Parts: sequence; structure tokens; C-alpha cells
Amino acid sequence: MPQIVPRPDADGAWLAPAKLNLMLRVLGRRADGYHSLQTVFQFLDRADRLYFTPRSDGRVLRGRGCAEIAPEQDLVVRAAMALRAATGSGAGVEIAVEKVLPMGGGLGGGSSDAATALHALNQLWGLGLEVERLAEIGLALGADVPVFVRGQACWAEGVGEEMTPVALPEPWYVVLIPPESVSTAAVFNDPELTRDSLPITMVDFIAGERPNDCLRVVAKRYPTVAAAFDWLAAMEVKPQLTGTGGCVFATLESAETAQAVAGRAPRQYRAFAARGHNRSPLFAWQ
Ligand SMILES: C[C@](O)(CO)[C@H](O)COP(=O)(O)OP(=O)(O)OC[C@H]1O[C@@H](n2ccc(N)nc2=O)[C@H](O)[C@@H]1O
Ligand SMILES: Nc1ncnc2c1ncn2[C@@H]1O[C@H](COP(=O)(O)OP(=O)(O)OP(=O)(O)O)[C@@H](O)[C@H]1O
Repeated sequence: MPQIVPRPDADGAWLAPAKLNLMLRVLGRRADGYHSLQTVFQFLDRADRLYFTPRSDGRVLRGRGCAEIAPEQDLVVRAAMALRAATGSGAGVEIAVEKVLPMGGGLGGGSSDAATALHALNQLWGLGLEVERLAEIGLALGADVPVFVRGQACWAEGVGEEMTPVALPEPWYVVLIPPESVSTAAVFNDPELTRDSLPITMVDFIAGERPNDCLRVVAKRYPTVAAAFDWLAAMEVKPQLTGTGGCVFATLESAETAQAVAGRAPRQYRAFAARGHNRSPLFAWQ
């Protein structure tokens, strides 16, 4: 099957879209501290925008980007360096990151930035790596990077690396961004996190079972996440936590209702409406 190659949009921007975890089950903890999970990923048409300018002096630089992240810590720079290390390339680039997605929001923005950088640089530097090799390089940068590299909605197990593509309904969502950032590591290390859930089946999920085992701990430690839940419930929609939070979302029947709920959300939540996609907008926009 020919590989679908991602491309920049008409303005030269490479999209790094958000994901939602439509459920998250914590089944156990391995000896290395990582947790065995069950989760379902779907993409949103809301994205960071990345710009790549090749450099002839072999330097890897971050241009515009997040002020809170030191350039050498930025996942786009780390992705570029990982790609060079894996291939022996000495090529240079300047990467500008227009950040739209929140950090520590459970929307996977950092992982998505890394995945988009891997795809873009693979092309710009003429490396010719297969998608699966990019996913392997990406896994060392973060558990969620391979999902964004493959760009396919999926059911995931293991520590998140055993993925089965799924074709889900593509509804509209409203997403509330609480004004505090949640540390994934802190949630997974919390002594009160339950780690003994029984696995559910795809049939259970399709029938509407959408648990998130991180919710209790996150709602207890982050009052604004709990308040976002309460606010959505009062709007008579079913609130859910994505990943380890802190973003909270609900499924709506139309763009209009999703936008209406987003428009009424308390200002501190920077709410938005977005559509779910089974194919990542990095691949699908064209
Ligand atoms: C829970 C999810 O958000 C679901 O999308 C992800 O699997 C987390 O992905 P991520 O943020 O890319 O995670 P990483 O940067 O690889 O790991 C952050 C921290 O989360 C914890 N972690 C992550 C994934 C996993 N299966 N078990 C864990 O215990 C580890 O303490 C790790 O140090
Ligand atoms: N380009 C980047 N964008 C966002 N975060 C970055 C970036 N580079 C490094 N980071 C670091 O990675 C951390 C996690 O960022 P990310 O946006 O993936 O979190 P998240 O939305 O909670 O994702 P997840 O669902 O994977 O937990 C940030 O807190 C930040 O310190």
C-alpha cells in the first residue's frame, strides 16, 4: 500500500493536532514504573502550527516558540536531534512553533509537535524513513508520539504502544481548558490512583462505557478540573477527562451546539469546539 505523505498547508504550516483519550483504564503497574493501560485515541481539528526553514550550517534551532520551554528542551528540537542520531544526518533546520494547544492539558500537544517534526524533517532532509521507523524513534520521546506519527484513531493497550486502528463516529466536542496544568507523571505516581481496573472490551466501549481512572485523583488535586466537570454536567452534557487531564470535554450532536456550549463556558476555561477525526489532520487536510 502506498504511504500517505503528510504535507504543509497552503501557508506552509505543518499541523500538529490535538488528541482526546475517549476513555482511560489503568490496569496495573509494571516493574519499571510505567502503567499498563487501555485507552482510545481520536484526533481533533485543532492544532499547533509548525514552520521549518532548512539551514546550511548544520545547526538545529528553535525560532518562535513557547517562552516557558527552553529551546533545547522543546520536543520539536529533541525530535530533530533524535532523527539526526538515528540516521547519522548532520542537516540543520530552524523550527518555529505557533502554540495553540495548552501544555499539561491531556491533549498531547507536545507529543504531536514531536511527531509532526519527525514527519516534516524526514521529508525536508530527504531521509526516506518509513512511518514505523519514525514511530519507533518517537516512542523514546514520549508514550503518545507514535499515535501522532501513525495518525490513525486507535484502541491502545500495553503501556500505550499496542495499537489497533478503529473507525469511530466523528462527532463534535466541546473542550474546556482549566487554568492549571496537570503533570502526567504526578498523576501516575499519586498513591491514591487505583491501578487494578479490569479490562473492558471494544464492545463495552462502543456501548458507551467511557471510564477514566485518573479522574478521581485529578479532580481531588485540581479544583478547577472538578469545577469544569460540574459546569458541563449542569449544562446537561456528559463530562469526560482526556488522558491525565486537565482538559475536560463532552460530545455534542452538532457544530452549533458544541459552539453554543463553548460560548457559554466561564471565561477562565478558554473553551473551544472541535470535530473528532479518525485520520489525523496532519495527513487529512489536503
Ligand atoms: C496517559 C496518556 O496521556 C494517554 O494518552 C499517555 O500515555 C501519556 O503520554 P506522555 O505524556 O507522552 O507520557 P510520557 O512522557 O511517556 O510519560 C510521562 C510519565 O507518565 C507516566 N506514565 C506514562 C505512560 C504510561 N503508560 N505509564 C506511566 O506511568 C510515567 O511516570 C512517565 O514518566
Ligand atoms: N513543543 C512542546 N509543546 C508542549 N510541551 C512541550 C513541548 N516541548 C516540551 N514540552 C514539555 O512536555 C510537557 C507535556 O506536554 P504536552 O502538551 O504533551 O502535555 P499533555 O497535553 O498533558 O499531553 P499528554 O496527554 O501526552 O499527557 C509539557 O509540560 C512541557 O514541559
